[in-house]
Amino acid sequence: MTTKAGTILYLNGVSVSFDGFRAINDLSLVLDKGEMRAIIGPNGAGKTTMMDIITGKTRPDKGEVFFDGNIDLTRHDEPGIANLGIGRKFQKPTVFESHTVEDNIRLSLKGERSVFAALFAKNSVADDRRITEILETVRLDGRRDALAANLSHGQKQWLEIGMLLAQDPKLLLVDEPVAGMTDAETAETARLLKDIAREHSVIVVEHDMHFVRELDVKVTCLHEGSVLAEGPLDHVAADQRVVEVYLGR
Ligand SMILES: Nc1ncnc2c1ncn2[C@@H]1O[C@H](COP(=O)(O)OP(=O)(O)OP(=O)(O)O)[C@@H](O)[C@H]1O
Repeated sequence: MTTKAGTILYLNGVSVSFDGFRAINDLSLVLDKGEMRAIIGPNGAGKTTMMDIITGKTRPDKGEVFFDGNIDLTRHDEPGIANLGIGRKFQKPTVFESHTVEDNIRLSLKGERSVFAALFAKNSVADDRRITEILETVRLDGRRDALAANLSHGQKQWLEIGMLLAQDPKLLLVDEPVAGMTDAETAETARLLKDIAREHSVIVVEHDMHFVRELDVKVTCLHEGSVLAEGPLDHVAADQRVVEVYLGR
């Protein structure tokens, strides 16, 4: 068995059932520190449930779930896991529409700040620098004074990724980021995530194979709650079982 040293995420023999149905079935998946991984698989393969287990929303019936080497995630609850440094972005963007792009990031910065202090107190130079850095990463520096409500769907997704970054997570879980995006936004999102992956570990769940190809990272295909195939996209896409359950449909 692989050793946990040097891993950011280590799932071993994880199972969870809902009313007798095994949504996750003896799942093992290891992510190295600094790695970005794409997760693919048909509807109901267990992708969301796997993310729920990692973030503490769902407790596994059995198996090991370790973060950053030796932190046993099954011993922590959802807020605790977020504090440990796992950030999750759901498919639908949930930004503060009536605030500016800049304030959305400011409100998300890690640390002891009340909403009042974040919005009205004198801003610290360090915070401002960090906000600029994040806005540059998520391609929104030119829109910092815009109301979030006025962003395109794709830009809202980027803003929410920026809000995740403001929490300074070690591992980002990103669920179907390019659903509903234009082709140009999709291509830019691949570049943006690659930039983020230089300093973070990232798991991206996505159905858009063109986008997954652009990410150019190791791919894991889930099926019926466990790993069906894993490796470079070309290797996974050539796997007859993957074609049968997913790509060929
Ligand atoms: N809370 C729950 N109660 C009962 N069944 C559940 C629950 N959560 C998930 N399931 C079932 O577990 C299986 C895996 O679902 P999951 O949402 O993890 O798949 P997925 O790979 O994320 O699919 P999709 O691509 O559609 O998002 C599905 O058959 C689903 O119906």
